[in-house]
Amino acid sequence: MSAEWGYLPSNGPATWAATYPIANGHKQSPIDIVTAHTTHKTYLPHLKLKYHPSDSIALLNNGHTIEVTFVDDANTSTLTGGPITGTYRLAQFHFHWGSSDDHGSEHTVNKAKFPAELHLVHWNGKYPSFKEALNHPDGVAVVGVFLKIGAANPNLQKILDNVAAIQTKGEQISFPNYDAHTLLPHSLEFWTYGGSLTTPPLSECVTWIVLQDPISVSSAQMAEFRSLKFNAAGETACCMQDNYRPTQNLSERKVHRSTL
Ligand SMILES: CCCCCOc1ccc(S(N)(=O)=O)cc1
Ligand SMILES: [Zn+2]
Repeated sequence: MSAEWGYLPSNGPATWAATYPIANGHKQSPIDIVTAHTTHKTYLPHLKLKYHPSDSIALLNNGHTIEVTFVDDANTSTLTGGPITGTYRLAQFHFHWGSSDDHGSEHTVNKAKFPAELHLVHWNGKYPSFKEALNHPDGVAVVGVFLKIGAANPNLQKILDNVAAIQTKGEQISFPNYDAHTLLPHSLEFWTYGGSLTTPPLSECVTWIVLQDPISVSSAQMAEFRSLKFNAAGETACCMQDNYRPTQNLSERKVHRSTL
């Protein structure tokens, strides 16, 4: 198996357990959300996402996805409310997508797949760093947003207009003043469950908050995501696509919903 994990047959999700045995754990993500089996949790507060555009730093190709990073050394861009206690800081957001528009999301809803999924990654400010937060079951909270084929999304376009500059692994550009709030749907109703990172190290430290409403993306925009490359400059070109993990067993877990 090639050293670095990825999404190819040689280093993809089926191979990860060899290096990250937690891959076979009982709180792994993503999952299929069976809506009829979700239970309404009473007194779940509303989700509060307060994002400062001035906190955005860079847009990068990390060889697995395209990511926007944020200043997270203070409680400025934060997630509070919903199923979590305390204040979680936005560290980055990134995407997962398929090689065609009929698949690509990590979570599925009643087995339905979306062409892509956005992950807004937050970590619990009671810990000294994101890395330390990975060691705790209440360390990380990821807001997942499905992308659904429809009208072109101008807020996604502000990101996609820069893919030519970050084609290959390790490339990054300065990306100031990006308002992550513009990537959220109108409704913040959600499903929530306890799970893991969906990529190595697959730590079981994540409170998942999956929004029930999608945002739009056009088919042409999906093609722009697929124009990115997994490989570094000078290496054999390998389109960045199908960078999603298949759904994992729910085991004994329950999925709650914010809606009645
Ligand atoms: C030692 C550093 C590890 C960095 C890994 O961070 C991650 C990995 C996966 C996710 S995801 N797809 O579950 O949202 C979020 C953050
Ligand atoms: Zn992700």
